Amino acid sequence: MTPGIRYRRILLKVSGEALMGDQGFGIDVSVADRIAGDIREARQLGVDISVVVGGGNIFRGVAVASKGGDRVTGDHMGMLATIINALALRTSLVKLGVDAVVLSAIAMPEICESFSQLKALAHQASGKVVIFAGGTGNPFFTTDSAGALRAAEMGAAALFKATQVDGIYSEDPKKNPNATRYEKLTHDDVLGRGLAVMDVAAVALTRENKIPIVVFSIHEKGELARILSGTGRATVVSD
Ligand SMILES: Nc1ncnc2c1ncn2[C@@H]1O[C@H](COP(=O)(O)OP(=O)(O)OP(=O)(O)O)[C@@H](O)[C@H]1O
Ligand SMILES: O=c1ccn([C@@H]2O[C@H](COP(=O)(O)O)[C@@H](O)[C@H]2O)c(=O)[nH]1
Repeated sequence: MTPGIRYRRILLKVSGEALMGDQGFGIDVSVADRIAGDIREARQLGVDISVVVGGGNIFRGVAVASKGGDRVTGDHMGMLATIINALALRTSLVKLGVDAVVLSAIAMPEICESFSQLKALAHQASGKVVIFAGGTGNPFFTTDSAGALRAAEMGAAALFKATQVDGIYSEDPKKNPNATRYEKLTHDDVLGRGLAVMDVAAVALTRENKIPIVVFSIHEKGELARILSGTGRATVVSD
């Protein structure tokens, strides 16, 4: 590992919403390619990276529930969306010469491997980027919770949330541009102050497993490697 690197192994949660770029829906392949490039660059520092991809660019279960539909079915649709995104990200990584495998929490053997912790660890040990698809496999969760869960299972030293904003603020900065940005917080701060950048279950799981959370902007090319090297812009949550 390159000297000075902060974390030897991370779980990267990639925003699904970011994958749509300026299109408003679906996947902008040039964005997926750029994110894959950032992952390749970070791996060249000697960091093990596994990935959980969101599905917000395609479908969220609450969209069904808010229109009076069945939440569980909506969540199933959302989890399927994350599998589509995972396949797109794997395609982009492979194009760049990075060996990558998709493991899904929902079995679909014709398309990708099914998740097991042992399989994931073996793939990682063989040098592959493991992309976890299908969230936790259960409704009423989000891919942030899947990120926290897989981070614990993979023995990750941190959960990196690559999202639309460059850190955690006192309020959603998209709603209040005057919100205060934090450099450092504890898990209790995030939960106690109701800072909604991540869902409560995900923060609680990382707290329980003493896993720091690093929140940063997915839109800044090269930011992942910079943060790993100690120079990037992020909010770090740790106790
Ligand atoms: N206190 C806060 N600090 C920072 N961002 C916040 C805060 N409260 C709400 N947010 C919002 O939370 C968003 C991240 O939430 P979310 O996980 O739903 O999106 P995402 O990362 O794009 O994931 P996906 O699209 O995969 O669901 C940010 O883009 C930001 O607008
Ligand atoms: O464990 C999980 C993860 C996700 N879902 C559903 O998928 C969508 C998309 O995930 P995001 O985290 O919002 O990007 C989510 O809204 C849920 O509907 C799930 O049910 N279980």
